[in-house]
Amino acid sequence: MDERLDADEVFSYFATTTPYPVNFSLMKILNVEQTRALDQYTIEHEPVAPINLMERAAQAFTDWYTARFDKDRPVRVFCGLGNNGGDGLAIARLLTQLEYKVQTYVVRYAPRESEDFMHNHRRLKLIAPISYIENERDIPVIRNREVVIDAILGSGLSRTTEGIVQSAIDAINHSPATVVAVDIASGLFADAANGPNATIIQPDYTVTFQLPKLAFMLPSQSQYVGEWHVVDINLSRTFMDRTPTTYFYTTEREIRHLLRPRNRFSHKGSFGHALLFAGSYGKMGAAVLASRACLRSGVGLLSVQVPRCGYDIIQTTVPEAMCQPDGHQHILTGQSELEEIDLSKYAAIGVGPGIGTAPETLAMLTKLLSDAQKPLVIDADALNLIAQNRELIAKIPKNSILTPHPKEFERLTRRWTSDYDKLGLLRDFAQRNRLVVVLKGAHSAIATADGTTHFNSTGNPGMSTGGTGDVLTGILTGLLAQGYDPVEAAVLGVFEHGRAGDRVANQRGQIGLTAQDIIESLRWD
Ligand SMILES: NC(=O)C1=CN([C@@H]2O[C@H](COP(=O)(O)OP(=O)(O)OC[C@H]3O[C@@H](n4cnc5c(N)ncnc54)[C@H](OP(=O)(O)O)[C@@H]3O)[C@@H](O)[C@H]2O)[C@@H](O)CC1
Ligand SMILES: Nc1ncnc2c1ncn2[C@@H]1O[C@H](COP(=O)(O)OP(=O)(O)O)[C@@H](O)[C@H]1O
Ligand SMILES: [K+]
Repeated sequence: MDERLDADEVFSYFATTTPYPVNFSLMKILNVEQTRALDQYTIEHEPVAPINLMERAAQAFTDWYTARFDKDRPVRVFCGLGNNGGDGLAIARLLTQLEYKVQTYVVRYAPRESEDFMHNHRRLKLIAPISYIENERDIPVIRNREVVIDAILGSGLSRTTEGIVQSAIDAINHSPATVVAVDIASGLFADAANGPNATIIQPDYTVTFQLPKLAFMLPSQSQYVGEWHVVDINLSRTFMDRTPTTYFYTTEREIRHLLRPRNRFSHKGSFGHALLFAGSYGKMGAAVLASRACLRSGVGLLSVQVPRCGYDIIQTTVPEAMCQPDGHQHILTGQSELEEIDLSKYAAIGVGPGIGTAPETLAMLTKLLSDAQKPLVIDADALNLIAQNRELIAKIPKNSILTPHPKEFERLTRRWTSDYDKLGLLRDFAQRNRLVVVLKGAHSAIATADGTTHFNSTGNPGMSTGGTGDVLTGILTGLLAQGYDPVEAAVLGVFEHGRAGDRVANQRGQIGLTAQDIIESLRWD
């Protein structure tokens, strides 16, 4: 049986205070060796026979499959000779028993099969024929409306595909069928870069066991992943909690624990006073969006510092906010028209949306970085100014949240050679400078000062539209003002920003989604 662990061990990654209950586990992303060890630990400690664990995986896949695909769609299951192939054979048996029209193929690329493969081979053979692919001419013609289940190679991939495996993968990729990969697309490394010209299945879906894989988070691998789903096969919770990792995947369950309910007797002073530096002539929309998003994130009070040209705009479009016009008509210079800005009054400060990169604005930013006593939220042109003046990086208050999109991050660092290289750069940049860096995109990656990276699970391509980043800046500033610590604010804010985008997409589709819709769809309960 699993022995219980110390809570300290489970939560060691979150520096001091953890918002989670004692026996709560975050969803981790483990590497291939850890995944193998997780299987092994489960086998030994549950205990469960390997063949029964394989049956559990095949059943979980089959449940997922039958909930989505009708019996009248012919299925071709392609199996390799390892345990991924063993899964495929067990899936073929289960689907056959459910009266799906199944054809099974074994791609014979080597003389040796795994033990559990052989067991499932014997069982399937009793109820259905199996074909063997040794030469190209053995590869069947795959037709429209058919479904291919890819169980050729799984996480045991140790080298680039070649020979008959390559031919089978090519044939599947060139077919009009819907392709579903078991655990991971055949030929794709789960946590390392594939070399150039690798032959890899390009599935429509990947159904993976227990935990997502690092490759699923990376834009360059998305064609080898498709829409992915995790199915639970009850692997050891103790082992998952105990295994150290620097990669986490944010789930709704985690978010429920991060969100703080409001006290019945709270008042607006309980939720902080935020200050946003945003906007310039022609880019006042960014300031409006960030301000509205900040208010919709529950901030107690909001002040907005804008160039003089933005005064009427903010006062009319965001009447809830106080507005402090800059002495300059078109840009921010930090010379306030009303009074000297006293930064100590504010619980949180966000800077960047629409501010431009004028020298006077650089001067304002430089002063803000040295005067600020608390973590800031830094976005957009503020990041571009810092990238042009890299000596400013060292001046950023520790634990500030930076929210670059990939281009801005490249300006801050360098061009990367692969998405894995980019992840390393991100981790190092956050760790070295003691910052929280949100690299935006699908599965936005949040890197923290302690070397961990949290991948977001919400959001959709409809959000690739002007202004959605400004909305995120407003949200994060609002959360910091309410007292969330910067890592919590980033994980929570990025998740809810994406979830609001998903709500909009569900209601009116992705294409018509605008940044304003996201603000209107934010919910915090
Ligand atoms: N363990 C468990 O309890 C559970 C595991 N599960 C399932 O097991 C899968 C992992 O199984 P696995 O470890 O047997 O690896 P798999 O990917 O099937 O192939 C390994 C074979 O392929 C070979 N090979 C490698 N690269 C190659 C290449 N390019 N071209 C050709 N051959 C290549 C490799 O050769 P070798 O490296 O040893 O020379 C070895 O012989 C996992 O993804 C999941 O589906 C689930 O049932 C849940 C429970
Ligand atoms: N394909 C996608 N899936 C999920 N989220 C996305 C996707 N594309 C963009 N987003 C989100 O939309 C926002 C875009 O921000 P950004 O690039 O700064 O836009 P802008 O500068 O136009 O405001 C980010 O939060 C990003 O994570
Ligand atoms: K596979």
